[in-house]
Amino acid sequence: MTTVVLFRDDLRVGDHPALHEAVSHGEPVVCLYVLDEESEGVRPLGGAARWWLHHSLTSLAEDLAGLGVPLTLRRGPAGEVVPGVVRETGADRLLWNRRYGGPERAVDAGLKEWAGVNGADAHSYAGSLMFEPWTVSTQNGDPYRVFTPFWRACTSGPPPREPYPAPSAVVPADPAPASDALADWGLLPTRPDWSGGLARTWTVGERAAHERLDEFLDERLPRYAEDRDMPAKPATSGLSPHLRWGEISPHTVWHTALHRAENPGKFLTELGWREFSWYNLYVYPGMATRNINPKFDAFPWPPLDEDALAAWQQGRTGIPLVDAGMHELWETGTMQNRVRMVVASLLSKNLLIDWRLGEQWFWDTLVDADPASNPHNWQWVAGCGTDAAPYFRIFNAETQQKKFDPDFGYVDRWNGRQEGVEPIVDLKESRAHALELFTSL
Ligand SMILES: Cc1cc2nc3c(=O)[nH]c(=O)nc-3n(C[C@H](O)[C@H](O)[C@H](O)COP(=O)(O)OP(=O)(O)OC[C@H]3O[C@@H](n4cnc5c(N)ncnc54)[C@H](O)[C@@H]3O)c2cc1C
Repeated sequence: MTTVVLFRDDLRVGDHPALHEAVSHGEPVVCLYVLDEESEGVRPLGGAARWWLHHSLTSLAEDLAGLGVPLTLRRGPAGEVVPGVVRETGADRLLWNRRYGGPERAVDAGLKEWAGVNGADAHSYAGSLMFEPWTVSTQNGDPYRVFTPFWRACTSGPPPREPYPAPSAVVPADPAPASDALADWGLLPTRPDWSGGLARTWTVGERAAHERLDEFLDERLPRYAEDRDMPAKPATSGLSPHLRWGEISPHTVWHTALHRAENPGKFLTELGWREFSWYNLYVYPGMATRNINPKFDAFPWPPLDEDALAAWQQGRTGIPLVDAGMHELWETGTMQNRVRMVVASLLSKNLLIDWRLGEQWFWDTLVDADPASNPHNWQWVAGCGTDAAPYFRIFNAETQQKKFDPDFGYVDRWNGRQEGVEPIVDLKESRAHALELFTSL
């Protein structure tokens, strides 16, 4: 009996429930990654994400080779490619860890149906979220709209399961199915190659994810709650791209933190925000383009000021904290969380540019961009998402800088004070105007 295991946003061998199950049978396994940019509704990856994916697949292929099995790469609509590989290899079992976006769920439902009709055994597992979205709802069955009760409901039930160990060996299928060459996928940027800053900032892959977690727990967790909002301090874990690509599972992060740290509470709550984002994507599959709060559909966005959008993207707004953040993003593929909130608020509220354009820029430039956390956080900041007091919270970029970067440590590291670049917007006046527009809704 041969098993095909699909790898998607779970590019690891440790705590991979589908791989664990496949290996437990002691029979041949085909490890398959399909680059699917063609299935209906699947969002094409941004540039920084493609860079990460290339390196993550390289790392996964090395780890699997060490266990004795190749990683098979194929490209195309998964609904056609996966059945093709199952047929080619004569496999009769198909396993994967679940996904939660609408188009991805549709693809996976199609695969299950195909397997049923064609006599293959298809099973899915919980590998990427600690709390499956359909298991969390209010007493009357409605979805949670606000984070705190959602997280209380999650954490008042049984704890997340313990991680599965990585296999020590995997029996490969013989012959191994043919694989595309990763280099032929063109995931890396050329002409120009803008990825130097990403390469200087990140080490990609499962081993790097574990090293980062260890280093964070040893060195930064004790001061996490106090320092996590201070962008000049290396205070947070930096795990988001590793979690996004599934190089480490949230279960592993959760249990390692609990075993090793005295009080990881605040850090675990941040993992909760990740769960809440995916929960919301499950409930609102159109979240990347549609306001969660339909009242916001009537918001009178003014005609797009393309110069202002370009100034924001390139860090030329003349507002130091914002420009520093946008420079950090361009150079490293990430941005500290508080600064993300400030730049998002400036775009959607002071500049009155539709949040979807900011979300798209982040989608293209963040190495951790995912279809849940990115739109969910953008909607949260823009005021049209899940939040108790949405629109009236308008971050003042100057006040935020004084409070969270009082010595300009972060602003100057990312060249936020640029000579001759004047502010493109008056923070106070634009705030008042935005509030006026909102009250008209
Ligand atoms: C406008 C905007 C867009 C964002 N887009 C993304 C995105 O595309 N992908 C993404 O992973 N995060 C996104 N975030 C959330 C957050 O900024 C990053 O997760 C965080 O900065 C990552 O740094 P860290 O790993 O050091 O976080 P830590 O503080 O160490 O937190 C641990 C983990 O918790 C999760 N987490 C923390 N905060 C959030 C949050 N607000 N929402 C969801 N998960 C969270 C992440 O997986 C993170 O790695 C966005 C925030 C804003 C305001």
